[in-house]
Amino acid sequence: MAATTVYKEPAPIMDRENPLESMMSRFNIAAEILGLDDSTYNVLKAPDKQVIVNIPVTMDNGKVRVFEGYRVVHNTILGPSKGGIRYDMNVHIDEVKALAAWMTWKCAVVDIPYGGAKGGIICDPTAMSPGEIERLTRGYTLAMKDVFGPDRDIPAPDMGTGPREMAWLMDEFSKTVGATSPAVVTGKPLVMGGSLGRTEATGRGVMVSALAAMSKLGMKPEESSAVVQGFGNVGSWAAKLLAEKGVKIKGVSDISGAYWNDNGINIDEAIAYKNVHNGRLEGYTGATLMNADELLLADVDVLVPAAVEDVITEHNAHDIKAKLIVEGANGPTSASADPIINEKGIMVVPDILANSGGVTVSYFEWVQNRLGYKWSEDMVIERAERIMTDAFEKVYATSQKYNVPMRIAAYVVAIDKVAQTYKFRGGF
Ligand SMILES: NC(=O)C1=CN([C@@H]2O[C@H](COP(=O)(O)OP(=O)(O)OC[C@H]3O[C@@H](n4cnc5c(N)ncnc54)[C@H](O)[C@@H]3O)[C@@H](O)[C@H]2O)C=CC1
Ligand SMILES: O=C(O)CCC(=O)C(=O)O
Repeated sequence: MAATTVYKEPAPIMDRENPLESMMSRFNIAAEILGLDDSTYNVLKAPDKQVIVNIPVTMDNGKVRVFEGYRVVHNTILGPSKGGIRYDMNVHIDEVKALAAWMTWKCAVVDIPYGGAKGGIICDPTAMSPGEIERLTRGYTLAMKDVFGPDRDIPAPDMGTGPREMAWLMDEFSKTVGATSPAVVTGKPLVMGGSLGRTEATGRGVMVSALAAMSKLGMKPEESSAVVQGFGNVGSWAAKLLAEKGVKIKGVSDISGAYWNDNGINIDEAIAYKNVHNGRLEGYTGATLMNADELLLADVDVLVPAAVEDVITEHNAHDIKAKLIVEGANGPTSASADPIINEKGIMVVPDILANSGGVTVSYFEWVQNRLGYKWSEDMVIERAERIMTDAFEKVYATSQKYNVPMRIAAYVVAIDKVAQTYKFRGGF
């Protein structure tokens, strides 16, 4: 029987740059370029739905702890909303709102039939047992049972979550509807309807868009170097696949610190190391420790931020030496850094394009679940690469047409698609 003492995680205050403000300032620029009408602007600037829940979880010590969880549905004009679930102590409602809007723009950029959503729970999964995380995930799913659904809102992994959590979510949701419902969530384990190629899809998309950008800039992969911030799902796969294309990955980092090897880090070895060291590079001897802030300013050709938001700001953008930034993370560059980066002539492949490989293969997973059919890995890779390459070219052409950076061009492409759909569908 659970003890009666109830703890509640304090909701963190937003004591950092606000990603929602960064998202809105880019949205405003693109809306102006498009001459977006006031009605569509007002509908798109705020989310359709914000759900906040308290999830009581019996911890292993028998006490009940209450966690705050969110799901924000930004927009569904293009289809059911889609977006990951984040487990992290820094989750904040404004951050979730920004992440949800980015999902709307991302799905529109790659032209897949989804709207945008995002979820999060304020928790530290690294300090919880698997049993506690399972109870938390099931509690969150139950609380969100009327939000989620294969035709309504389809979650996926994000920071701090992966196939294991998606399996629990699918199972709990299936119980509430009384039927196995694989298409309610993507990023599931392969044995229960996950898609081949989903785990590495976001990192693969980062590699594909990096190579597309390098080709525009006349950079040869085998003569180029890069650093990657974040060595989780996105960062480690991006590093591995870029290295396979000949890019020398001189530095990588995770929450434990930054690691440098001027001759190139052996990425397979680093991944093998973190896999048996609790997901972290701490103690890795194939590279030397360096200052984590300095990693972003390293003298390399390509910078891949693949961890958290707002790591490139007005305070460090002046000192970035890379010629190309490929955003694996969502929102790694704050709007305050944009003019500095543009002034320096650095090309940025923005998050809503660069990391869209994940949601693209999630879409394939959902299609396969609905068909009750499994695609080969080659088919997944070939189709995802085609979608990403087409999206890159479309955004590049738009940036040339309006003479704007790739980030603004990506917002223009996305908002234009959403606005055109509103014109046909009406509804307000
Ligand atoms: N998993 C996915 O399919 C997708 C993820 N993303 C975005 O990519 C980013 C990373 O997500 P995942 O790789 O899935 O998360 P993850 O939880 O697998 O890995 C996060 C990594 O970042 C590191 N990290 C955390 N804070 C850091 C800091 N301050 N400095 C350096 N490293 C730090 C962690 O140690 C870990 O290596 C997030 O912004 C997420 O929203 C975007 C699209 C899809
Ligand atoms: O795979 C998905 O559905 C969404 C992944 C995600 O959360 C993201 O792209 O930021």
